[in-house]
Amino acid sequence: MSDAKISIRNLYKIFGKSPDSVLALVREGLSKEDLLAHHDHVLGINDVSLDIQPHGLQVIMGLSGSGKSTLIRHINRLIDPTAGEILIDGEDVLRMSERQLRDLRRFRTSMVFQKFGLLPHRRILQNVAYGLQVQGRSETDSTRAARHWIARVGLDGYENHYPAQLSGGMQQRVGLARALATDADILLMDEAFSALDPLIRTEMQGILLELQQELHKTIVFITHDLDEALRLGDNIAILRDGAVVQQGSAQQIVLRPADAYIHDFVKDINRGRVIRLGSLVEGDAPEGPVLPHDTLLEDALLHLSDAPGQRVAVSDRTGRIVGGVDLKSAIRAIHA
Ligand SMILES: Nc1ncnc2c1ncn2[C@@H]1O[C@H](COP(=O)(O)OP(=O)(O)OP(=O)(O)O)[C@@H](O)[C@H]1O
Repeated sequence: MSDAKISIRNLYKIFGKSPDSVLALVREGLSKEDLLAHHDHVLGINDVSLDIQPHGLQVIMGLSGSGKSTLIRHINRLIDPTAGEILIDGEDVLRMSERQLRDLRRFRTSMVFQKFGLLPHRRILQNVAYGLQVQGRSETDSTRAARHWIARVGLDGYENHYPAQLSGGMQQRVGLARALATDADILLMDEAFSALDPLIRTEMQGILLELQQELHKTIVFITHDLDEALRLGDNIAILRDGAVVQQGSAQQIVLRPADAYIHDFVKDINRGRVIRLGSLVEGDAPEGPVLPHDTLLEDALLHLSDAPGQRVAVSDRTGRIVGGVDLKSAIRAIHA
């Protein structure tokens, strides 16, 4: 058994009148386009396997219609697959009883939606406390926890406001507080920041990363935005037509795009903010400044240009020096 928190194995989802009757054709490689044109079924998910590590932030990225929402909804079984397996902590979600499923949705996973999903006629405090009351916690206890999480996302003082009195960014902070308040160790975030203005969106990404450093949840984060994916994801899976076309760290995807489609996606990004010094180590370490292997190239440039011979030593995560990098190769990697 793997020690993945969430394991998705050979998952298929076909929408239409009789998915089972066309499954064999899909397994044999029938395309999404042909399935629709000749068999009147829609291929939602096509043989996806994904191991999501505990405490990791897994991004699922793809264009509209690539299957992101369908995939995330399988995790807490809001959607039943046509074929395949979903394991959470090694437990098969498809074999869960109604009661186990309810517990999965109430206690073990929580969701954050693009459109916030707040209850408009309830105050912020009640909105955040709601999931706790559904869990059966007392009112005093729920209110105490809700106040804590409202403060934690920076909304102290807004407890008695209604959602419509808050900006979009603030409403999504409420969405986040509500999801965190239930103490579920899996957070499912479906385009959670996509409706926000760019500046607020970047701010929310920062808040999420900061909270994650402290809380170590397992987060599945859906986005169609590459910059967001690269900033947030420990691991990124890119979907096209329901299939995973590449998965790996931001750096792996940027340095080695699996095909022309992904190459196209990554060609305009700022590589200096994704590639880390460790991937460029070559030859002996020089005397002088030492930079950690995970330094982003963008941050390393200044040190490199000031260093003797424009070359720095690089250390691994234990502090051991593993070699050197020079300014020229850093610039070449950024502008490749
Ligand atoms: N209930 C449904 N019935 C039929 N087809 C569906 C259904 N739900 C999703 N699909 C189809 O499955 C495919 C994947 O859709 P999905 O909504 O998961 O994509 P997505 O990547 O989340 O897109 P978006 O970013 O636009 O939400 C699409 O072709 C969609 O039309």
